[in-house]
Amino acid sequence: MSAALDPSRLEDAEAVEAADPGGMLRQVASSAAQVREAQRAAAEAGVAALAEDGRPRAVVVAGVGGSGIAGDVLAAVCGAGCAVPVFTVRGHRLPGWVGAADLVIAVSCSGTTAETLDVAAEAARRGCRLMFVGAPESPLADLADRSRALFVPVRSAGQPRSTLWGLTVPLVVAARTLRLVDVPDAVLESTATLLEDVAHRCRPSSEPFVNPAKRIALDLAGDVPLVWGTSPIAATAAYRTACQLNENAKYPAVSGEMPEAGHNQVAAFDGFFARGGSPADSGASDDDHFFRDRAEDPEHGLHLLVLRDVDEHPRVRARAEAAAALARDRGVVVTEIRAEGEHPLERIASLIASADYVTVYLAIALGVDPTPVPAIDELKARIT
Ligand SMILES: O=P(O)(O)OC[C@H]1O[C@](O)(CO)[C@@H](O)[C@@H]1O
Repeated sequence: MSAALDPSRLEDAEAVEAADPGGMLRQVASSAAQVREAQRAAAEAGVAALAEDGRPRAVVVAGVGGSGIAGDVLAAVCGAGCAVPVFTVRGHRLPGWVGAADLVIAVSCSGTTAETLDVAAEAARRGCRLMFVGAPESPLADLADRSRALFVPVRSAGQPRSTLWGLTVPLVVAARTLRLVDVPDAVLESTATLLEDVAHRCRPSSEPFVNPAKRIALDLAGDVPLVWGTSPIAATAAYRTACQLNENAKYPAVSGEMPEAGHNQVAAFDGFFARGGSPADSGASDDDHFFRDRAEDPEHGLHLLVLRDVDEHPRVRARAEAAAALARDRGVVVTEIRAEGEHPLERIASLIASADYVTVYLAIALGVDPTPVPAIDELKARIT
């Protein structure tokens, strides 16, 4: 497959499936089933027993890539009002302050990831409360056995990043057991239903003019995406979107959160990647060759993808809307995706699901196989 845009690849289900040999769309479509299966898995693993030792001082989630994001989703769903800090560690080291009063949750879909295993082992040595989530019959499962950690087995949907809900729901169930967040069963079920709705709207057989994800993917192709969230919930979805653009579409992306992005990333609207370049507005001279090159490519430039939440701070909403207007004034294309539902879990799930489809359709439209990540594999191989 060549990495060149061909919109006909998105025309019908047959074309889409031919360009998705690893079945990434099927994996994304399994999200609702993952919510339900993981809820059962958490109950069967005995997550309810966490309540016996009361609330931890902090919840530390260890994981990287598609598994590390489970910690961010947990923190976003618990929200700023959470009684204890929820913190994600993406590396080999457990912070010095973490100890026996804290709950460490290690998440690894494969159960083999070096960073996650290192942190899990360190947490066991320090006598932390432990919960591990990931593949059964894996090094992580063995470590759970040896360290008497609560272990929730997860069946991979194919790739760690497409198993997001299988990996995240056990954490949400644990947090609710510890009374850190209110997520009744009915909300887990309405979240699953919402994920099914998004999957239906974005299904491969739905044509680009009615399929929001295909339409956004085609608009985005060739542009440089800035993905912003207008709340902590939406910003977590924005970060996930950037990672999915990287891994599924092998595409660069920058993510940000409003209001912070309005204090730095917004400056890029006047720069090299502004559509067609804008020497007059930016202060660059007419013979600045960067801007001349950009002016010769007026079709492609920055693309601001704004993930809008239902619950936005009024001043952040005003800043985000003003930033979008400022972007449009400078020729930057602005696309919005709006959260659906009321509960934070529903809202983050709806944003992530919609954006996940965009990233897979972008890959397909560009002739890129969404599933394998050869550069990640090669990087791993180079250091082992
Ligand atoms: O969930 P795991 O198996 O720990 O993997 C974490 C991350 O590592 C990778 O497998 C690649 O290094 C990613 O695909 C994944 O997101």
